[in-house]
Amino acid sequence: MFKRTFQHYKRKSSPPDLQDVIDVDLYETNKLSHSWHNLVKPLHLSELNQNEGRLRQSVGLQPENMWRCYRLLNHPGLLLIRNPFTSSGQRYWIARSLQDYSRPPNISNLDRTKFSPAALSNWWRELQDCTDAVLSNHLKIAMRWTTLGYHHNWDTKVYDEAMQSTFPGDLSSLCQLFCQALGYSNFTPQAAIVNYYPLGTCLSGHTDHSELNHNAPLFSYSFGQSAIFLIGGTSLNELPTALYLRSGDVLVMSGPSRLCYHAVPRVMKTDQQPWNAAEPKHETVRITDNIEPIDTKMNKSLDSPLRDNIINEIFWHPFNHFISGSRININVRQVLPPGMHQIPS
Ligand SMILES: O=C(O)CCC(=O)C(=O)O
Ligand SMILES: [Fe+2]
Repeated sequence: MFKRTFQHYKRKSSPPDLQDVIDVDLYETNKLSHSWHNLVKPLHLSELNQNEGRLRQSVGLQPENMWRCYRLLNHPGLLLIRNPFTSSGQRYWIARSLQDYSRPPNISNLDRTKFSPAALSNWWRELQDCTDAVLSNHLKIAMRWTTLGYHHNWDTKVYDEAMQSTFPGDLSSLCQLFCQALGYSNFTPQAAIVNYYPLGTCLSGHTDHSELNHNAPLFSYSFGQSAIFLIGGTSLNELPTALYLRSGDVLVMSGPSRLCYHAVPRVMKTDQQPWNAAEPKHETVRITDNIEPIDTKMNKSLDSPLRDNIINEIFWHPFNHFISGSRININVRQVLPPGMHQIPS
């Protein structure tokens, strides 16, 4: 069932029928229809306090009363927050993923035998410096994933205490903020996979079960080009549901959905560029304001020069070029159960 649906949406020969793909942007239009009534429901989120409100601005999120959060009734625990980011917020996370999260000490898929030490140590810079069109495209599509924090071992599927780097403070703050709004206490972001998807690529069906903690939610942030996401059950025999994931969307896999099969059968071009949308004035002013420290750890973690630079169109240009042909997904997990401070050897 899962694989057939995957093949249906993946197919390249002729465009697949997309009429069953859930588009939460159609919620208001469809909410009274019989088919939608039992499918999608809005979810109310908690208001943030003043400190959290300041942090919200600094990580590039709109005021929480503008967020639209939905739960999928057939997939308990699966939540979709439809693009809560400001346009400069989207730019920040896109640029962070490309210029910083792609670099050591984070681990990437780049083959050590095929790329120069310069490319391995700074893929984004090398891509900008490359003047040969063929080589540049080769380098561009070669980057498919990086891991942050506890590094996921794709072969053994086991995390190792010795295989970790510092989890980025800004990404941690972003997750903490969603936890506040969703009422999750005690979530600690400890591992992330940044997936880079050139248009036309896909990710086949899998479950994410390497973490020692399966009760903590998983946060998945999508930026750039659009995707069809499939969420099924705990076996491949269950028929999956398809939904659109667009730039800025935050998918939360919590509760029973945390261990369900999921996949990205299709990454496709969108006309919308929310990362370039005009920003409401008050947000533009605020994002360049000096953010008062909430606590020192959080304040240090925010990359202020990058936040200021991404609103400069010349600085932004190469990122814009890249994201017009790619999707980026940042997939964050807690690895350890509460009270455990390291992976037992
Ligand atoms: O790209 C996505 O939306 C999902 C990525 C994913 O499932 C993963 O990294 O485990
Ligand atoms: Fe996954």
